[in-house]
Amino acid sequence: MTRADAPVTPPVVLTVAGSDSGGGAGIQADVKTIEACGGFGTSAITSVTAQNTTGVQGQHLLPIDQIEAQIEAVTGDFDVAAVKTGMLATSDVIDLVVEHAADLPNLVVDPVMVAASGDRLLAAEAEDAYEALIAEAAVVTPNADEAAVLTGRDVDNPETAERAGRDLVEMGADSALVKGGHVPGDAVVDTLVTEDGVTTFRHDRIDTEATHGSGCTLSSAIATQLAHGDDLPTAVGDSIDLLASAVRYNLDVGEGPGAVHHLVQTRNDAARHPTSEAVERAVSALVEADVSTLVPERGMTVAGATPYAETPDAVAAVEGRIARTMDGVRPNRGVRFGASTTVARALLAAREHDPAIRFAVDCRLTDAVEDALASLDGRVAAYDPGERPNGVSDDATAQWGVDRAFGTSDGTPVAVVGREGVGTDGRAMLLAADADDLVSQVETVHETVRDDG
Ligand SMILES: Cc1ncc(COP(=O)(O)O)c(N)n1
Repeated sequence: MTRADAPVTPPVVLTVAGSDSGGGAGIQADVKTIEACGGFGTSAITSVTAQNTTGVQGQHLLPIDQIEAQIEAVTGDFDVAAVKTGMLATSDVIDLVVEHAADLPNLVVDPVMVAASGDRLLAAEAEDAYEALIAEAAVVTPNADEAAVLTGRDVDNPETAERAGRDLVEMGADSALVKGGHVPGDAVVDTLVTEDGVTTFRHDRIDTEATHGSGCTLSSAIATQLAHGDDLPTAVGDSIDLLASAVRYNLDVGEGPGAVHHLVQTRNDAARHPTSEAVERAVSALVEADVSTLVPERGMTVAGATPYAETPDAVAAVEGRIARTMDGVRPNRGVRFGASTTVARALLAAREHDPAIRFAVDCRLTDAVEDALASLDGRVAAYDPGERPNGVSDDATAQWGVDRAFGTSDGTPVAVVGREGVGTDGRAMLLAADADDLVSQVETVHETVRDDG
């Protein structure tokens, strides 16, 4: 018997860029990102660089007719839906792309000039040639330094970024995304300028040097989203979110600063099922162990975050919580992602301080529980709910408290406790990188309370 095939037709995206032997930037970053975003990645290689995480050791420009042959091979066969350019190396290569612009829809121009390592990737004579390519771009994505070269304006704050963006649109680009990564400040502000107006995208800065490949990844993601038919602000906003995760959970590879994690969202999505299964197993184990001494009046919640979780949407929790019954404890309902429980948000707050933490459970806090927690192998961090600022609601107290407790703890605690006052039950949140470890900690505390009581 033969089987029916089931072809799929992802949108085809072409990258015209240099090869990075180190795998973090260039063609390698582009194809990984295009595929991660659901496109089919094709390439025209302009230059082969000998490169790794420490820098660029050599560059070999391909003959211009070979670059042209690659562009024609791809555009002549595939229905190309979007294109990005990266390292174009010389004015001849830039001119070549301009000549083929009519065959290059949704053209995203990342005007690569200097690598993150400081090595030049564009001949100085070629800077002026970019003007003609910018006129063909759906979006041009310079960082502050590139925007300064292209417009002659110093870009050092959102206002000057906007002015440079307007200059680029006047040069003929449909839009300009002036990136804020090179502008100092605790927040990174990216500025999107179109004929219609200005949109800014703000992210907390991530404290890392491992940004190699960030521009390549961002422009490839934007091109792929445009290839899917997304409108420009959506394509840009989603791609910036992807890059923020790719930088936060960067790849610690090589001797130099590592590279961005091109597949971060794909891997995170793939981890959803194992994560919810781990939460389910933890719940079953706690039911089995009958940890009733620790179940709060309001019930017990177990939550598990995917490895790269940033929002409640990526945290699985027992909805309805584990409740005390006449004959033990049982979960009221199933495990669900996105249940915006107090514990899910507190877990995310803990992950701001230590992203290795993935599982949390909230327990009743009594004097006996507090004593038992002290027997755990690890420190217990405390906060005083009475000190919470006026703007923090009851629901957000645990989240605020976890952040507060981590801020005052010397290292990652195994538990965070908050008590309103003498004689009242407070909240204890146990935290772990591993669901099995979390269960054994809860069991240890429960057994200690039971045996001492
Ligand atoms: C082939 C090639 N293309 C682009 C970049 C820029 O990437 P980054 O500035 O992140 O090093 C690079 N280093 N190598």
